[in-house]
Amino acid sequence: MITRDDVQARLDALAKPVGSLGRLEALAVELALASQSLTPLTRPRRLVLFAADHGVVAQGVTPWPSAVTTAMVETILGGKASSTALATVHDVDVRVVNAGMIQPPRGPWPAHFNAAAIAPGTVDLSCGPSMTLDQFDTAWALGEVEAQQAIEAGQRLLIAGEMGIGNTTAAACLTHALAGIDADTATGSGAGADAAMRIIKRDIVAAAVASLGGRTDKAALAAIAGFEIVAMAGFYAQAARQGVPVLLDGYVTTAAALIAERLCPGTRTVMIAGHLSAEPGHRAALAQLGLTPVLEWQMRLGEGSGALVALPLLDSAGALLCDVARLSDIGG
Ligand SMILES: Cc1cc2ncn([C@H]3O[C@H](COP(=O)(O)O)[C@@H](O)[C@H]3O)c2cc1C
Ligand SMILES: O=C(O)c1cccnc1
Repeated sequence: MITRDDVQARLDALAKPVGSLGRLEALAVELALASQSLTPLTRPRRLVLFAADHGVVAQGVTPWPSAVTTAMVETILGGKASSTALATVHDVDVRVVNAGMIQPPRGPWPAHFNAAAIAPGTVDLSCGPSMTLDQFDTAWALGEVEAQQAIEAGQRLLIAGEMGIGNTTAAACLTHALAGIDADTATGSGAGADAAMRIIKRDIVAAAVASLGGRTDKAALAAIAGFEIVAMAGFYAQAARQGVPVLLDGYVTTAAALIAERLCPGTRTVMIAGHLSAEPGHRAALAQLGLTPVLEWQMRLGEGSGALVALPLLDSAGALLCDVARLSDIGG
């Protein structure tokens, strides 16, 4: 078991004045602890993008139609999305998983696309449970298998990203239920809800969570989640089981991280928070997991984009631990 003191001692012994790399040293500590290694690797790394649709879109909680999920997955598969541009520039392998889209992307599908759709979107969570327990287990297993395959392929750092119109409503429900914040703080503008739409969204979040009567067991979480969110939770839990670090993205991936930590306590030990999303509930969600974001850049896209922007800083932290001589070795 590598402790914070072990990593700090190693950093302090390097050929540089103690503490001279500031926050980068704190990030090196996080990376070493999450990897349980004093020489942590950040390569090779993979982004798995989970896509699904949300029945609650029918309530007017987002200005975008579910068809945009399909259009964006097609754009991602074509390598022309923000996420794929960032993945390419940072040498990140990409996979795309249809966890439950209403309309799958046009074929032919490339080898890095997994077509395993659980259902064509969730049930509207304002009308009843968004998924069955069986569907929850299938989505969870989908994420677990993706993580396991990545690890078996030699990936040393895993990132989950998401695409799913309406998914910030599910994320708000989950954060309200699991991070102890009220519905108003948990509800942001997502991909561009205006003030009136945000009120509708907030009231739906408040009612859906109130109907759980304080429960946060698997059945309760299944009632307010989305397929891509549950798949990301399974992905994180499996990475944790294997001791492989995960870099979180924004509000939606952190909602998945909250599910993983609730159902598999200890999953958070492999988590590093890439950035603080502009969604107002994100700070509390990260605090609930004991995480400090690398960046606070007011990003609010999803698709893994914030994690990808933070990634070069993680590379820098890893290089410090792996490639810098000790002061004692240089006669200092
Ligand atoms: C063109 C476009 C690209 C996106 N990429 C990620 N999202 C992000 O916005 C959606 C969630 O916001 P809401 O809950 O408000 O619908 C998700 O798809 C998320 O990944 C996008 C949204 C749009 C419109
Ligand atoms: O922070 C996020 O994950 C986010 C914010 C807005 C829209 N989609 C995702």
